[in-house]
Amino acid sequence: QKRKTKKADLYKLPPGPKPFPIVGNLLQVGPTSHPHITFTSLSKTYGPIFSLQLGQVTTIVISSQEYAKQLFQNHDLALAGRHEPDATRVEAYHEWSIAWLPPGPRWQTLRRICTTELFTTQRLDSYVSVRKQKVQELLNFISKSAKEGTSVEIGPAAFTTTLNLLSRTIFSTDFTSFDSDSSQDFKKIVEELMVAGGSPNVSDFFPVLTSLDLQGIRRKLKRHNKFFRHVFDEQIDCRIKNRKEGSIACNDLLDVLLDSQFGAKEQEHRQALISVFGDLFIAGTETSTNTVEWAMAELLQNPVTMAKLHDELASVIGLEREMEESDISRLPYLQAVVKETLRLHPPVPFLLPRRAQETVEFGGYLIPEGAKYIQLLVNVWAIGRDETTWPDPLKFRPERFMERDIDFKGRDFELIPFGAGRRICPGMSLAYRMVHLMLGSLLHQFEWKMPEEVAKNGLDMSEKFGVTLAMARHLKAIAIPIPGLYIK
Ligand code: HEM
Repeated sequence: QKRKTKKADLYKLPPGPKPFPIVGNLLQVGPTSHPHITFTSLSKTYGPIFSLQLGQVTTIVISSQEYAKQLFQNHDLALAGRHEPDATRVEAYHEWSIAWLPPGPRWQTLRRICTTELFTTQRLDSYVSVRKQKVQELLNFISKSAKEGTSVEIGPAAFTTTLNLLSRTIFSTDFTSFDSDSSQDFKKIVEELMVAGGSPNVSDFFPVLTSLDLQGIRRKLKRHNKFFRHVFDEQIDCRIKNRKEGSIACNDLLDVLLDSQFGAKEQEHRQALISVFGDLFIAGTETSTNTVEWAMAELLQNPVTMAKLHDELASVIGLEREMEESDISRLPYLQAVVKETLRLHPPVPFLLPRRAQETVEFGGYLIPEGAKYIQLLVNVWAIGRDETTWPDPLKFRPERFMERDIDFKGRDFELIPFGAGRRICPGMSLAYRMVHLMLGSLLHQFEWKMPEEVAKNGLDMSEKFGVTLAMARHLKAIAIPIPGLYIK
């Protein structure tokens, strides 16, 4: 409902803690390293829609499925703008980023390329054997550790696989291997990017101070951008050279993007490619990896659930062949384990910040059009742990998804780890295949136990907050080949 904004309405904000002059509520919530938890407890006091004054930025936080439903069903377009953090403006990254552009023609073009070229069922099907091969390399690496009796760091191992899965799909090449440390350099940089991009930043709260870069976040991100630019430039230059020499087309995303025209100048075209590749690698690697790592951590703490999953995999797939992607639809308990993991540990705890593109009345409050200093956050982490929706919410109990037909595809607002509406994650279908195949294969071929010391002291489930939510310390686990497994 578009209507004219009266000045008095602008002050009618959702309830929230009383702000102090200048700093607003920053002193109450700013220093926290876990805003998703702090905001969840504030929602218990102020309700499922509340507001905070973070320096100059008014932040409206929604924490219930009812408000999420209202947002996506009634105001999806009006609230599809992005409130881009200062971190995304480093070297004009946001100007060609699918994740940070407002939903205008540029965003539509890039998003269309994703949905029609990269994530169609046909395209995903054409990479089935590549994903199988990459997962096989992961299993070989784990077999080696199992023989030596050493533990595996689940996150870094899954990262190597995810990174190669993406680099094969996008550039038709492996970025790394299990014998090289390069994927861990990549991982370190993506991890740091996520933390830097998600951390409270003075430049965001007081845009007048941006040029001072008081926390050095811009400087850090410039270094990271340089790394990515180098990696992607190398791929682009090499492909251009090969094309000139008449090599056969790879028909991958790089070919598609090289044949498209973005921007008027060559330099702008290159900038667009770098931002799109940055988006896909940054958005696709940590999220999928973290899901596998959290799932393994939960399974190690819940041996009955792990045994049930082993049983399902053994009875559906048997012990004489590897898991295939086509098995996923016949593995309801595996699917339930993944959903339960995404409910408790959504890789993206807040959907990316929104901005109103037109004045909208939302939840009885008025959000003015294009207001530069008003952002809307959806706390997916809080929605997944809401006890009015989920009985015994902190318990890892995949059975709840066997009893109720709930999916994460953006229609059931109690479970929206990929978001919903027009900005829903475009990589969801690829993530679905990668996560189920990796996790299913790890459990189909191995039994798992915690290293003795971890078993004695308990598994550390603490979180590291950023744009994504990672385990604060990587999970280590010992693999034991499944008895009777005989794969020719
Ligand atoms: C378990 C894995 C993943 C999860 C949980 C996840 C989750 C999300 C979420 C919550 C958003 C923001 C939605 C919003 O703000 O409303 C998002 C956006 C995005 N994701 Fe994913 N994602 C995953 C994997 C991937 C993969 C594999 C790719 C691509 C290779 C990808 C590419 C993107 C892109 C490009 C956007 C920006 C979309 C836009 O703003 O229009 N994601 N994702």
